[in-house]
Amino acid sequence: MHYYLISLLKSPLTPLTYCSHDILEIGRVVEVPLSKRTLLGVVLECVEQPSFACEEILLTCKTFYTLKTLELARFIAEYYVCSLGEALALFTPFSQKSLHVKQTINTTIELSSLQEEALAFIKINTNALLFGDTGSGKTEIYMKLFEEAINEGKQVAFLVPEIGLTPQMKSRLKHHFGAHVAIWHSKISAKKKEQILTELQEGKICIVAGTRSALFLPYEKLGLIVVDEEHDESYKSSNRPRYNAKDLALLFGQKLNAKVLLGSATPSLNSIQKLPTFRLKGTFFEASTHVMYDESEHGLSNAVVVAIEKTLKRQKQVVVFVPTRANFKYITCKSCGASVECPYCSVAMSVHLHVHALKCHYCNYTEAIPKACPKCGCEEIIATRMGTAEVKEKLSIHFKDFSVSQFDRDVIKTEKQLTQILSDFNEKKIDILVGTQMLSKGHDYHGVGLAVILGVDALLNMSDFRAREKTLALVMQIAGRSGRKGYGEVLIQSQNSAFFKRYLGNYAQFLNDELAFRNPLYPPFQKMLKLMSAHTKEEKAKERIENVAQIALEFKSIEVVGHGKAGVAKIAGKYRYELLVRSPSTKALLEFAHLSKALQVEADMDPLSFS
Ligand SMILES: Nc1ncnc2c1ncn2[C@@H]1O[C@H](COP(=O)(O)OP(=O)(O)OP(=O)(O)O)[C@@H](O)[C@H]1O
Ligand SMILES: [Zn+2]
Repeated sequence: MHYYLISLLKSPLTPLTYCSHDILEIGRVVEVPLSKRTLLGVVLECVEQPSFACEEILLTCKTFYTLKTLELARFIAEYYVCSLGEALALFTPFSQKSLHVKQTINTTIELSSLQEEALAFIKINTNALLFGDTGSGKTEIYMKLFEEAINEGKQVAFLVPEIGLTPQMKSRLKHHFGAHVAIWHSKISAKKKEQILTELQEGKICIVAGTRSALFLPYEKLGLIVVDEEHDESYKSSNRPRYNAKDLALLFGQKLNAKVLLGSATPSLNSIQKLPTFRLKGTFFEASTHVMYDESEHGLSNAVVVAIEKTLKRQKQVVVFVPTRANFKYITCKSCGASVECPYCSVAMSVHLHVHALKCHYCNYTEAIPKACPKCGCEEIIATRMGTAEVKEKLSIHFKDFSVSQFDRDVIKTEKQLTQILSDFNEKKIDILVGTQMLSKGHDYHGVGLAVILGVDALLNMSDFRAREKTLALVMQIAGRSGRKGYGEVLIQSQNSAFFKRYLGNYAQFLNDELAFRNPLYPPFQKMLKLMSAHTKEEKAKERIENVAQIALEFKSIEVVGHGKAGVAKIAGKYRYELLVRSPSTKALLEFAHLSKALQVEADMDPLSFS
């Protein structure tokens, strides 16, 4: 009999020992019994016969993980504080020995001299950041890199944000790479997935373009990972393991000897700090944009309507952005636009109407809602929000002869719907497209003459130290949909126009100033860790967080930022409590996080959301 340590896929349990008459290789997937269930597990190592009786392995599967994958999964389990089985379950196992077929591809892409310069820079740096304006031609550079990697016999993972795989991006890829490129995301059918995996291992497919899960496929010769729109938050998983695919891309690159390129028009502060950067300025086509401001509080003001009217007269299309992702209401003064900030955290506090209080989502500092704006004394201070549906409705009534469509998760639920609406927009069957954040993702349409960005102060005042970074990036991405070719206008509705005037044309300056603001309390100067507990009994949830808060005090290098009820205090019948800590030491944070695991709290390393 042989004894093996088996990691249980998807299970939070630590690895268990099982036995088998067969000799099994490390990394082999097997079926094992656990209580009355059958689970999939992975052979980690051969061990001595234990002193207790152990159960037999039921079945040896065809699939396996490589030693490299095991190594990557161990890192994920350690850094994102989950079990090895949970980390391994992120990866799709190999199902056959990879064949080494080398493909040769000749695309017709011809780069401009500036793009050539960027390409040369990327080639000499193992890891790099391409900081290129919207419409500057980053995608063409990526595709040129894909071509070269493939011709060197390597595979490519091309990561895009959740809804960044627009029909147009797909057709650009298919145009150049035909059957050698596959599109991968959670919604493709099991059958299609099967086919892609086979062709990937047979060497026919050499590029996988997909959302964050595309990073975990059975690549034998991964030579290049490109992360497009690297600032996008959809790279971070909101379930355990709460990994960030962008950060993992850099780790995978290092472990697998692959080149990693991050790209964005609005790169994150962390990436620009960390990576050699090439600055690609301007748009590929001749284009100019004119930015205008509307100081009205919110909604369809006269200025907005007039600007839209003018654009339609020029026979150009309009995109209208409506913020709805701000989950909470924030107090903004009707006359000066200021928000009320937490005295301890310098972030805006959010309104909790049922308790008539303002609350800081970081430290839980709470105060009564002021009767008047603390800055200017004006008495009208609660902002209301307006949703996409309402804006669409109003525009349809006002612009009767034009076609107005809504573009958000409420109306676009399937890929087919997404393709349909974008192709209608491309064919100019839609004149005005009203949408949410979804509008900002890499759409390349040449007929857009105006981008309207409504109610942006609600985002700028979010209770998040990244509020300014997120908002400015979003505004620039949406603005970047207008005037990609020829003349385009942008209308920003904000009472903080000074902020946008200062930074819109100069994101690099913003990053520089923001760095000073972050120093020394926030990343990249400190690492943050959020611990969460949820329980149907409120006292339980609270007690667990208080217990870990006690443990945190024992770590000299760890500072407790705050703890208490979560921003959303109850989800699905469970009360939620949170603890936020920071430290310059990753090691200390991880040690603390792993200790806390035993106390039934969930860890979120490098959290991105604070509500
Ligand atoms: N070398 C090139 N040859 C021909 N067309 C190009 C070239 N480079 C860029 N373009 C065209 O310029 C437009 C903008 O390029 P692209 O979409 O690659 O920009 P981007 O930097 O990826 O933009 P965004 O950040 O807004 O997604 C596209 O229509 C693209 O086809
Ligand atoms: Zn605070």
